[in-house]
Amino acid sequence: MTPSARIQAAIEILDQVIAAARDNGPPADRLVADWFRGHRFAGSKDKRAIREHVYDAIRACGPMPATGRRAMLGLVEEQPELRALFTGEGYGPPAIGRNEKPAEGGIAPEWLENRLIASGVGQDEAEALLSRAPLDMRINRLKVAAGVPDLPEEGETLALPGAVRFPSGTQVNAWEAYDTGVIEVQDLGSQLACSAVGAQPGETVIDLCAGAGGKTLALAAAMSNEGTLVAADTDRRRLSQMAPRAERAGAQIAREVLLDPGKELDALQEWLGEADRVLVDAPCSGTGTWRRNPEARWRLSEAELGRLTALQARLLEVAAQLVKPGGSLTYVTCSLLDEEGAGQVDAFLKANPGWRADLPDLPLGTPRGAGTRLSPARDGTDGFFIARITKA
Ligand SMILES: C[S@@+](CC[C@H](N)C(=O)[O-])C[C@H]1O[C@@H](n2cnc3c(N)ncnc32)[C@H](O)[C@@H]1O
Repeated sequence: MTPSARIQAAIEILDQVIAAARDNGPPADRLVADWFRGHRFAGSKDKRAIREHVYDAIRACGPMPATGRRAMLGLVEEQPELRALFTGEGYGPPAIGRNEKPAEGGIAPEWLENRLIASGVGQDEAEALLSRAPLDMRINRLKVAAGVPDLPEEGETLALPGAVRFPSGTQVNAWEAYDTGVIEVQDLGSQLACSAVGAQPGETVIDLCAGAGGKTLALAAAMSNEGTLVAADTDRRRLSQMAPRAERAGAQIAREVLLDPGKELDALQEWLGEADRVLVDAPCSGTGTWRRNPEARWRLSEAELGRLTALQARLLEVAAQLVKPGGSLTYVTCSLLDEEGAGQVDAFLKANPGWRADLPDLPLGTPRGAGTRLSPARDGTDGFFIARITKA
């Protein structure tokens, strides 16, 4: 493909990304993969260039652009060398008209930018939310007792023991260590969230929003496969992805429990007031993961954020009923919005005087309310809020 044809391909994909963001359709990475499947003539260099154009253009637009072409014109503002590729020849995009307007830049739609500012997120931090994430891995201590295993590339060891960083795009899934569960792909922020739980061998630990088990596997490793580890979620599809991952990782203690939304405690009766630790990795807006899903900025609405914050508050109350006296609840969101983080925990502590904040000792992060905030700019992680609270 010519460089111009790659730009036109990216514009076509961007049109689909915009339509999907509007209609709650598939995520951008799926649309990119589908486009490649339908256009077999695209070689590996074409694919790399097209993918980069698509993601760079998404990052270049704050609010959702009207069309893929306008998104790409937004990118031309940042990368003026692309202008020459709008030739109108062959499979390339038509020449840029004199009055054609690029999409608006910025960090996010205005209402969302305002919420970030209100949550104390500065310009540098907000911009870093749109940078590219490196590839972080966790060394699975169920497979490798200590040190860093031999890997095809040398990574950077990070502030948390067992965390190693590689450049974005490293093909770790082709490595034997990945196949055999010696390493797990997991952002350093997620690893810190698991470390904050402080799970110990022999304890009873409940991962209330376990999803496909990313954090459950880390908890199983922290517990050395000893004790009771409940992986609960309301999403059957996500939960069903855990078993093969757990098998690969050698995580034998994870026990899946499917929950009924609104009646979560029905399936968790046997652990009421019994858990040493509960992790609530709550469903959230994901503002802290824009490095990976930059189009998520266009999918979120104020109404959806309201629905999520109400669910988070309810899940905190549900989780609290599982914790035994002296036990702890770790509340995590991958968001930098206070209403999903510090605000939730403050409200919980006010309404539940028997609980107190118990700040985990993490090597990174900045205090925020009763917890800790991790951010891409300061900590090199996805954006997270992590708080641990203890029941008297
Ligand atoms: C941030 S994700 C969890 C990610 C997962 N812990 C991991 O590390 O990969 C939030 C999860 O909450 C689940 N969820 C949504 N509503 C829930 C509810 N009422 N009770 C329990 N889980 C719920 C979602 O299905 C989703 O898997």
